[in-house]
Amino acid sequence: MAPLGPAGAHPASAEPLSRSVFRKFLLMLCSLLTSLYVFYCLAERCRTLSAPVVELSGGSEEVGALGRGVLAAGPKELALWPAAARSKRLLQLQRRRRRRPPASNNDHDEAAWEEDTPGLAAGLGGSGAGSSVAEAPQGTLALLLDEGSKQLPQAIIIGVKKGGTRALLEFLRVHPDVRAVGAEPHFFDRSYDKGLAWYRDLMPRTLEGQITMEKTPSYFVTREAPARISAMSKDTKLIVVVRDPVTRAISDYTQTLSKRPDIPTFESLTFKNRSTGLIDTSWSAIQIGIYAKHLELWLRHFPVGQMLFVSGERLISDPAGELGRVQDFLGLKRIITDKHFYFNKTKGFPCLKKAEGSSKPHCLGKTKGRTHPEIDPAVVQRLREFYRPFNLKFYQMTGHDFGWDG
Ligand SMILES: Nc1ncnc2c1ncn2[C@@H]1O[C@H](COP(=O)(O)OS(=O)(=O)O)[C@@H](OP(=O)(O)O)[C@H]1O
Repeated sequence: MAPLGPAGAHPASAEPLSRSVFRKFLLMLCSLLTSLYVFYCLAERCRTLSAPVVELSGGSEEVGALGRGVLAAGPKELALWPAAARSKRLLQLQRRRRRRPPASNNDHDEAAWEEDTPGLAAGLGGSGAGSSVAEAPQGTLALLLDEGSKQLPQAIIIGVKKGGTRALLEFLRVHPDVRAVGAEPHFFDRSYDKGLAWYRDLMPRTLEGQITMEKTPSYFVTREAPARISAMSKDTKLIVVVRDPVTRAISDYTQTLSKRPDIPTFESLTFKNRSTGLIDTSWSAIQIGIYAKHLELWLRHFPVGQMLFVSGERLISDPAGELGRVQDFLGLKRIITDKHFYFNKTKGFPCLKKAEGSSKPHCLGKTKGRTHPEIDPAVVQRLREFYRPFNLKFYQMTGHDFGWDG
């Protein structure tokens, strides 16, 4: 009998220690690889399963369930969905976001949407109240998902100041295929030197088929704006909300008065010489209302068919009717109808039945629909006479009688 080895094993049947350890290691590696492979296959199977589809037009419970599911999921879970499902999810989230009120009746929030709030354009980059309320959550999510892209606007509400431009934009945002920047970019009048890339970066992300929009009412009276917008794209659709120039002038004055209560009276600002009745056309409140003159400049760069003139008066008396025209003009399905509006007696204006993202009604803030001061009727009459020939010219140019002259 041969002597036992040091470990007590028979020397002929015993393997060297290192070999047995190596075998065990190989076995473990194989089983690890196998389980990794099985895990990978399972993951792949999950990946190819379609994400649950929720009917967009369905009841609020379904939308609520979707919101909880998606919002509870982290970016990693979202990344596991196939691209088409992710697009749909993003679209659903965008629709949910649009239902959230972009500006509450809170004065501070509303002020962020005013055209003349200083620093708004800079705020669009992230710090402005308007931009952060409207864009940050959705934009961030889109960024995480790497879905959608920022586009230059295909349609712009170019004017007119105090015409009802905010109401039009807020109503349009109800449409699932419209994405609009909340605050006024003022690119073509104040920030043109920042370049188109800067401008595009202000825009919200859009998916295919969605229209990017913005509104800056001062464009209509900016001499350089027509050529600049045409240089961006000759196909840009232009929307102008016009309102009786006399009421518009009083509205404009009322806004200034609310910020600087010590300004002279409307009557004294209207005239160069009150006794001769000579109107001061250099006063911007008067100048902006000479629509025919401003329009001439636009028609040098755009055919009239590429411009839509919305009646500010009808936007109040029949918002769904005007929104129907706008949706047609933009090539959108008529989704915004009279079902979306109700007349709020306290506000004295039409409001949205449902604010974005909630079931609550939503009216514009208190800077929209201010009470105007009493103006001497003789001055109003003189202004009517002043505007009449310009109005008639404007009706001719647009092929539309807005009915401001009786
Ligand atoms: N639905 C609704 N709610 C409130 N206000 C409404 C609405 N529709 C139109 N309007 C009229 O909009 C006028 C303000 O116009 P803008 O939004 O173009 O003003 S701004 O140029 O952006 O400051 C504002 O002018 P004022 O009444 O003089 O305040 C309103 O008459």
